[in-house]
Amino acid sequence: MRVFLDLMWFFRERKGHYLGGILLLMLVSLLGLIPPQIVGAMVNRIRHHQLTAQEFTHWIFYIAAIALAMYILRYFWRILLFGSAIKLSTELRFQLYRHFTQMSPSFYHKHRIGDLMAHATNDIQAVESTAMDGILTLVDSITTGILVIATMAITISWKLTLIALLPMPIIAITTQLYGKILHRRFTLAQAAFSDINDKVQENISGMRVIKAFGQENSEKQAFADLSKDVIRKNLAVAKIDALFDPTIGIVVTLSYFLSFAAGAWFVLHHQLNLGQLTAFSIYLGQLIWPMLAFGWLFNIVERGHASYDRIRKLLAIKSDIADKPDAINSVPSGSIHYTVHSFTYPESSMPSLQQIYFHLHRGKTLGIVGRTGSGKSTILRLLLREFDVENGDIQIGEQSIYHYTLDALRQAVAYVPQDHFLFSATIAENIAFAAPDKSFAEIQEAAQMAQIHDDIQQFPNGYNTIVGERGVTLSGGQKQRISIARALLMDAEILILDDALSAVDARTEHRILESLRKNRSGKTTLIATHRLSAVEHADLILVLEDGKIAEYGTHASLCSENGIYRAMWDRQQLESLVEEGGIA
Ligand SMILES: Nc1ncnc2c1ncn2[C@@H]1O[C@H](COP(=O)(O)OP(=O)(O)OP(=O)(O)O)[C@@H](O)[C@H]1O
Repeated sequence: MRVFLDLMWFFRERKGHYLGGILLLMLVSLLGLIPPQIVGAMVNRIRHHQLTAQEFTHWIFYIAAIALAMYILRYFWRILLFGSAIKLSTELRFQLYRHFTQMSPSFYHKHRIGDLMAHATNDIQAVESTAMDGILTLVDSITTGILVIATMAITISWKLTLIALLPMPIIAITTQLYGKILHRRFTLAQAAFSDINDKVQENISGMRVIKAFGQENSEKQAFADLSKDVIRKNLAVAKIDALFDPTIGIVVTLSYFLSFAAGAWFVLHHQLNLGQLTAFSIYLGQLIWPMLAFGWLFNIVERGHASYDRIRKLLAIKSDIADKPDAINSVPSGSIHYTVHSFTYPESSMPSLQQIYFHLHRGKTLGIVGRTGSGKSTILRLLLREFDVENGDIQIGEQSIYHYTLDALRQAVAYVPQDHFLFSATIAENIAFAAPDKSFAEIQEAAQMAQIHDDIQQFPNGYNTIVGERGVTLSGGQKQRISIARALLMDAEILILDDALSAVDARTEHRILESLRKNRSGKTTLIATHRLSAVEHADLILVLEDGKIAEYGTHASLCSENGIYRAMWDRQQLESLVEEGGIA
């Protein structure tokens, strides 16, 4: 039952609805007590041949009126209580979503997508059920139970009532026991659902790779194994689930048996009349529901409890990237200064960067080159505060980036990541993703700069063509250029291109860089690349080796050094000559 206390914040928020709903629910229980009294009275009058036709019609009318009132009240309590439960699930889903948006990349490194999705679907559903059916069964089993028992004891016979209640402790003891086991098993079943959810998500996303490597059968087998695990764990839940009703059935039968045996004895000894025994048996019938509800209550509550615990654990994780209490909320601008003594990723034991010291004046272009894994992306991701530097600092305009709010910092930076992502929306919407207020003309202008405008014109609906999972399939180079257009539209102080030109040919790359130089004068650009031609015109080039700056300078100075850069340049020149058939 602790879950009700845990959810108290929500019940307080919706106290009007819950109090109203509970009141109506109690009213229904109260009204339900009247018909058995009427029937009991009628039986006694029939037995003594006193019931007139007019009296009979009146009684029937009263019963019908009560039934109608109960029907209407039931409708309204359902709206109040069930409507609130839906509000709770919406609220929890929103809390989770907001939490997800605040989390840093290391959170997504640790938590699988399928698991997060399971929290936002199955677990929330279980909590919703607690706030819906849980409250209903709690209030109904207690109020109806107490009212019916009190009416039986006061208006008919307290002795017979006590006898009827003798088997009740069995319900209390067994439901407690079943509830504990159910909690444990349901937690395991939900975790298994997370696993299978994750497998489905991963397999659908990677279906092309699975097929290309002919791994369908082994993946099918892995999926079947996970499926079996889910079935096994849910069957374990179902087995404990299945014990609730039969146990209550036994208690109800026992109660009936004891009541009728004792009731018949009371009638024979004139301690009770037949009408009273009839009314008592109707009340006993009315007790079946509260008893069943009590069993269900434990069942529902334990599921909700297990799921709410899972959701709370997720919500309790603090983002390792957060605003300082006195963070500045103005967009940073100015030259960029790195003094990173060393940086190690949270899950890693080896530093990925060491002694990264450089200064880039405002409006200049920085090129970062180096072998794969040398730390190019890491340098850029630190500027975005995807990860924080513990040992060192990064400044923009002589102010540490950690003194700005994340919002302000990210407004200053437009980022084209290596793994670009397009949403299932139109091309125009994808480009305007970070700047939805921009005009269509500005969207087109950004597309022109990114050299994707002509391609877009060829699509069936131009800028209104849907892309992503349910839309047209774009080539890697087209996706890359749409991502570039998206970043350019932001017109930010700093533009980061992280290997963002890898899927375009050398001529298109040249045109994109040309238009950047023309349109972004006075603004800073950071380019990480494998292709040196992309940084040929950069004002400063860093050559990385194993996370350290091995060489730095301009293209001309580095070429004259005869070092790593010069060797890379010569090799790439040779490769492009071969590609163009320049060498016989
Ligand atoms: N999230 C992470 N957790 C732990 N280590 C990481 C993480 N991301 C990158 N690394 C490691 O940091 C090092 C630098 O990686 P980074 O992605 O910066 O290299 P890169 O030069 O951009 O490579 P590429 O040219 O292949 O993109 C690598 O050894 C990589 O394995």
